Amino acid sequence: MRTSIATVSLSGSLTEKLAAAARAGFDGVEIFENDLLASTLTPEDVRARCADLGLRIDLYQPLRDIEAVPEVEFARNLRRARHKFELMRRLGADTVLVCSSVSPHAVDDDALAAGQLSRLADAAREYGVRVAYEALAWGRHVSTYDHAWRIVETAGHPALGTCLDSFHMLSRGSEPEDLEGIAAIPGEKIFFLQLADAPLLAMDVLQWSRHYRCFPGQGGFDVAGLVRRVLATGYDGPLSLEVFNDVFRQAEAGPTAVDARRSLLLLQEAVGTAPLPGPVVPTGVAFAELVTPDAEPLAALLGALGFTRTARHRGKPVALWEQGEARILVNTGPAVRREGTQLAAIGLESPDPDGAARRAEALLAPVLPRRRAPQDAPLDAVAAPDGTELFFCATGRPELPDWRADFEDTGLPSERTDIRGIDHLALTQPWHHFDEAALFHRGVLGLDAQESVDVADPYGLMRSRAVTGADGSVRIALTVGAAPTDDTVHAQHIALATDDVVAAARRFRDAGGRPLPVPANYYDDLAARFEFADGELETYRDLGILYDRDAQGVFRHCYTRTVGRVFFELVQRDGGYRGYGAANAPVRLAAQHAVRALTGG
Ligand SMILES: O=C(O)c1ccc(O)c(O)c1
Ligand SMILES: [Mg+2]
Repeated sequence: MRTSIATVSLSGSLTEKLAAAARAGFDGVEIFENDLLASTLTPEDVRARCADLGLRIDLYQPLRDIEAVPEVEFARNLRRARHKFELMRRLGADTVLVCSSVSPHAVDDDALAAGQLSRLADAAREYGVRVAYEALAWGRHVSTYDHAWRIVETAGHPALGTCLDSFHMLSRGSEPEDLEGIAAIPGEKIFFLQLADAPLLAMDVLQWSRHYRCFPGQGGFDVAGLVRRVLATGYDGPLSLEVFNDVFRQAEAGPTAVDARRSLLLLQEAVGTAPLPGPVVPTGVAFAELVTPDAEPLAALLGALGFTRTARHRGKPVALWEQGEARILVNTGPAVRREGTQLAAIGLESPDPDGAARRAEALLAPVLPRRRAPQDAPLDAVAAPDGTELFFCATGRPELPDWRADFEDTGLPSERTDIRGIDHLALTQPWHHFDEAALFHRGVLGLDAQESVDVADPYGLMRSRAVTGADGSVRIALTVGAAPTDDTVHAQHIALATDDVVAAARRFRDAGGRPLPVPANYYDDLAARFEFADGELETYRDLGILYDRDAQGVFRHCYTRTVGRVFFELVQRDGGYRGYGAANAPVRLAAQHAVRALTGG
């Protein structure tokens, strides 16, 4: 099917919007009137530009407050509309969107609305234009798709059809039976289909629509279910994204357009109109790779945590630190020197690395050049929206190239066994890529996205959303700060799984590690909320261990100081605890701010 995007969904000038839509692979655009009015391009220029870019102008919009008004007013509306039809002829656009009236002058008279829309369609036809009538959820008298369709049906005009918009249809708490009326609309009378999702918010529907729409798969609506119903009518026009969103209005158009197209590809996969290489869900974290200009502070930290530098890369300045199944690469290569210490790459253990890479590529993930010397194992890697490199790899599986083969052992003995593996990774997202990141990890990697939680930071609000494999073997916490990100505090982190956090924390401290200090008030509150065995709370207080509990079990965790943009967490999950200690995150963030204020960095 053809895909289209409304210019209102993207940031920038009309020129920038068109370029971004074309580059992301859309077939067409809906041109929003304001984007044209504010452009220095003539309609002929826009037409030529779209033709050069391979974009069709699928819709011009909107015409407002046209129908069901007194005759004098309708005559004025018709005059205004003729101007726009003439403009559309110059643009080469053949469909105009008319939204249901919000005017206080409009009357509740379907026969009048049908008659006037019919006369509008007569005029449109003179210019080779057809009219798509859409019910706004807040329309004065017409606010549902089936009402708009009844009016269109009554008019019975060949140049008048309806425009369906998933937001208006799904935002009104509609039940599945409310959508059954779609089947009664002949496909050829659906002139256009606009798609948007939205987070489930309890608020005024107009504000919700104008500020919080998002791309399908990023909110809480069953957009795919609606599209299936519309396709069953025989509708064969474009699937078009119309997303009014405050974040997308500010973010760079290029990445937003890619995010948008990925969303449509996933939607088409869900409704069966675009086969993609199937998802290959990762089964574990093979490694986490840190880049640093100075390996010494990281070496001290990893040493105190009980890691051993077991191997070094044969051709690059990369060391492998191991403990249990936790593997950390420390890369001091020249390419990374300017960046400071950060989490740059994740090795995902993949049942089919090649298949995983093919799906990622089909879903527009940038494929990274293989970073390999002649003897290296071929590793497929793509970039996540935040720039983190994701390697699809195999560890110790004879049938597949093993990334471990690129490393030679140091022969250093590994002694401690405090850490079992990597429990989760937390990645800070740029503020304008949060929804994109969740959709990417879900759609591209096949992980499940959990509920988003708000976390109070002393200097702003953070949001956090986990994406996980079905069995918990891969857990990634995506976080985003509301304010411009404080790099030091809103750092990425690697959470290490231990079966005995008290012992691990103690050995960390005995080995010279410095835990993040936790305020005494926190432990007073814990004493009020939970009952502890004698001495238990004192141990936690002494070691800076935080405590949480859910219906399933208990979570105990503590933090190291931050190096560059990275810190570590030791976590002990007991009894099937599923969360990430979000209840404790405000205390942790405040403690990190306090340390930073003291140390100045
Ligand atoms: O918010 C609006 O006014 C508006 C305009 C045009 C549309 O297609 C729509 O869905 C909403
Ligand atoms: Mg719409």
